[in-house]
Amino acid sequence: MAKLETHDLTKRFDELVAVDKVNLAVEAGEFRSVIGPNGAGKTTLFNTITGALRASEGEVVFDGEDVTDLPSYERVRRGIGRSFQITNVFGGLTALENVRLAAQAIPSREMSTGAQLFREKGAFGDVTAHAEQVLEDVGLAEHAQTRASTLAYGDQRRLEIGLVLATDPEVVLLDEPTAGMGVEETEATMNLVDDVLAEQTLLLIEHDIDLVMDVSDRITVLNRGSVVTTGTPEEVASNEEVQAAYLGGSHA
Ligand SMILES: Nc1ncnc2c1ncn2[C@@H]1O[C@H](COP(=O)(O)OP(=O)(O)OP(=O)(O)O)[C@@H](O)[C@H]1O
Repeated sequence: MAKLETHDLTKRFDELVAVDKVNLAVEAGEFRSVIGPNGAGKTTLFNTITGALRASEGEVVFDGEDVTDLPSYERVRRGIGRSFQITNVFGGLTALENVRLAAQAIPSREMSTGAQLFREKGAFGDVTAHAEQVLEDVGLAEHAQTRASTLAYGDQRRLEIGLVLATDPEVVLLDEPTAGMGVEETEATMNLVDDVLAEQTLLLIEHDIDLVMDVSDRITVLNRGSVVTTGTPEEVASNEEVQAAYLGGSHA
C-alpha cells in the first residue's frame, strides 16, 4: 500500500474541472514531483490533498485511511505537512518563535518517541529544544533570534521548510519552494530539501524541469487537470505526450 494515494480525485470550480480524476500512489520515502504547464491544476491538487480545498469527487487516502472529509488540521495531525507560504510567517516574531508556534499548533499524535516526548510534556523547554533542533536542521541556528521579516529571502524560504518540519510530518508537500530565487539560492534550497527531507515522502511542485529531473524518483505530469503520465525522469523525458504538452504550453 502506498503512503499517499488519490483515487479519481476531482476538483471543480463551477464549470472548470481544475483536477480531473487524478490517481496518485506515492510510496513511503519517495520523492515525487508534479509538473505541468501553468493552470494545469498542480496547486489545486495539493490543496485538495491537504484539505485546504474540499474535493468535488474522489478520495485522498493516507496510510490506508480515507482522509477526504477530514479538516486540514486533522490531516496535519496525521502527518500530511505542507509548506507554509511566507505570508504565514509572523514577520514580527523571531525565527525561533515562528517554529515554536508551528510546533505547538499541532496536537500530539502517535509519532516518534522523541517527538512524542516534546508534545506530551508540553514543557516550555522541550518545545524550544525541538524548535532549536529544527532551526539547526534547516541551517538557521544562527538566526534563531532574528525577526523573520528581516531574514534574507532565501532564509525565509528555509524558515518555511522549518515550519513544516516542526509539525513532524510524514509526507511533505512543497509548492514551488524555489519560486523567485536565483540560480545559487535555488541550488542551496534544493540541497536543503534533499538533506533535511531525504527520509520523508515528498511531493514537490516545481517549474524548473532540469531541477525536477535531477531530484525526483518519479514525476507526475499534469495537463488540464489530468495526469498525462507518471514515471522516472528518464521515462517522462522521453514521453511524446509530455513533450507535446510542454511545447504547446508555457511552463514558466
Ligand atoms: N479558487 C479558484 N476558483 C476558480 N478557479 C480556480 C481557483 N483556483 C484555481 N482555479 C483555476 O483552476 C485551474 C488550475 O489552477 P492551479 O493554480 O491549480 O494550476 P497550477 O498548475 O498550479 O498553475 P501555476 O503553475 O500557474 O501555479 C486554473 O484554470 C485556475 O484558473
